[in-house]
Amino acid sequence: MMNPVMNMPGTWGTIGSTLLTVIFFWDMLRRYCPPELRRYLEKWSIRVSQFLNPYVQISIHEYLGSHLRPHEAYSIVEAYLSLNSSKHAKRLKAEMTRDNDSKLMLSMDEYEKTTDEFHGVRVKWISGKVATPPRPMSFSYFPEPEKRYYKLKFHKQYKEMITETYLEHVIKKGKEIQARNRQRKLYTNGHSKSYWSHIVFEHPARFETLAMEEEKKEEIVEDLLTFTKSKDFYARIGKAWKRGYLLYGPPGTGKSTMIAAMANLLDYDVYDLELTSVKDNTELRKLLTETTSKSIIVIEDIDCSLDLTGQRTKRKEKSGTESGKKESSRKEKEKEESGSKVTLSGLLNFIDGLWSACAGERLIVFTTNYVDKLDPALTRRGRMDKHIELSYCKYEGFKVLAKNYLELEAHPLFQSVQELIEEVDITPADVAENLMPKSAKEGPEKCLLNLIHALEEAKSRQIMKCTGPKDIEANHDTAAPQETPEI
Ligand SMILES: Nc1ncnc2c1ncn2[C@@H]1O[C@H](COP(=O)(O)OP(=O)(O)OP(=O)(O)O)[C@@H](O)[C@H]1O
Ligand SMILES: [Mg+2]
Repeated sequence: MMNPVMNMPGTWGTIGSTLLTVIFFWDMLRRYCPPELRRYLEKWSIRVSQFLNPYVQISIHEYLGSHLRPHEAYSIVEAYLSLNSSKHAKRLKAEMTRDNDSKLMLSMDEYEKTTDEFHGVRVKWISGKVATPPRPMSFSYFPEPEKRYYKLKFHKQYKEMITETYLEHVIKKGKEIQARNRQRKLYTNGHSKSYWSHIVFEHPARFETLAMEEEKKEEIVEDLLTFTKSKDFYARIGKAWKRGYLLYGPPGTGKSTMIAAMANLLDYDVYDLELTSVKDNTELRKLLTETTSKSIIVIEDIDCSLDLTGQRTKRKEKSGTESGKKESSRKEKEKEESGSKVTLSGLLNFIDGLWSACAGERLIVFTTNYVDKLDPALTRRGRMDKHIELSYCKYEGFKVLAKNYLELEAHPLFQSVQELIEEVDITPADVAENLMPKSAKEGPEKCLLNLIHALEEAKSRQIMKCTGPKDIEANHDTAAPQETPEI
């Protein structure tokens, strides 16, 4: 019997000559066949090869459509493969991660392969690039980006499992890796821009370092954490996964600091919306729909950004006293100068309507120094689900600040502070300022004495306000010990 290995040259010879014949006929066909017939044959040859090929392919392109929008799935797969490819692929490339410029992410270089295994099934990932033909007559400042893609190849018998379970696994893991690499961002729309620009968000505020009653703090943290875990609950009750917070209180009581602590706790991005820079309701809608999931949308000093007393005030003014008319024309003028035509109803419509259609979890936080000025339509539950008052610093808050600033948990001077602080209205910002060492020589004791001195001054000012002439009473809002009361 003939050894099959010995017969190899003969077999190769037959295959070679058959291939040559096929190539020859294919070439003849391409040259002399009418185009319609050629197209028909090409179509059928693809169908036949697809029928014979037992593998299924799924492509994930970096850019979508002709507008070259980045495709989120591509970056998720890239993140997922960064785990695997570094083990299997031989040619890797290192790039800055999209969201963190202090970390390198390894991914497969173009035309590289790697394998992955899922529930005992092997799949192959291939990276590639769509060849873009050069455009001879066009000149652009913005060269077309490279159109990269990943191809997933697997046997057709596993099609159902791969398309349902495996791809879900890839997306979940990829997103986890992205979240680990991600740096949070602070988006702003200042300077009359109709788009968001961002910087890296690195605020050190945490709930632990926030001066306020422990019980209240725990309640807020609990509320936030419950919100993030309630996706299914919101879906079940048919409500959009959003929550509105209204933070109110005098200046320097920690409203902005609390927003940063919220973002740090939940690992959310922050969108700081400057309403006075928004041209009209349409632009407001555009900006808000552009916000991403897992974000906090902040509108600070809402009473100053919009004429929120709205129609109610106007109606009162119509009936009108002279001062009412003056006030109305002043507001009109201010509005014209700011150039913003955003209205209360525009904002409310967004919160209730379109807002609900944006997928993903979002918080919207309003801050104000004067809660009474706000239109009840804005602050009603459902729009502003939780109202949080940030108030003057009391002993419990002081202890947090003393720990933050002086690393002190107890001190003989604490008792004097406790007696005074319970009696006067002083903001956490003022307490913090007094506890801050002014020079390297100032120890904790000197800082505490500074605070006691400031508290005593604030106390005597408060007594003067209660007993002094009427015009002093008008300036009741200055709790700052350094400021001399205006008379
Ligand atoms: N509750 C607090 N806990 C810890 N620090 C605080 C607190 N409140 C204020 N501070 C300190 O005071 C500074 C000013 O606080 P913040 O900007 O949060 O006040 P605000 O309530 O937003 O004031 P405004 O109404 O003027 O915007 C912060 O940088 C922070 O250091
Ligand atoms: Mg603030």
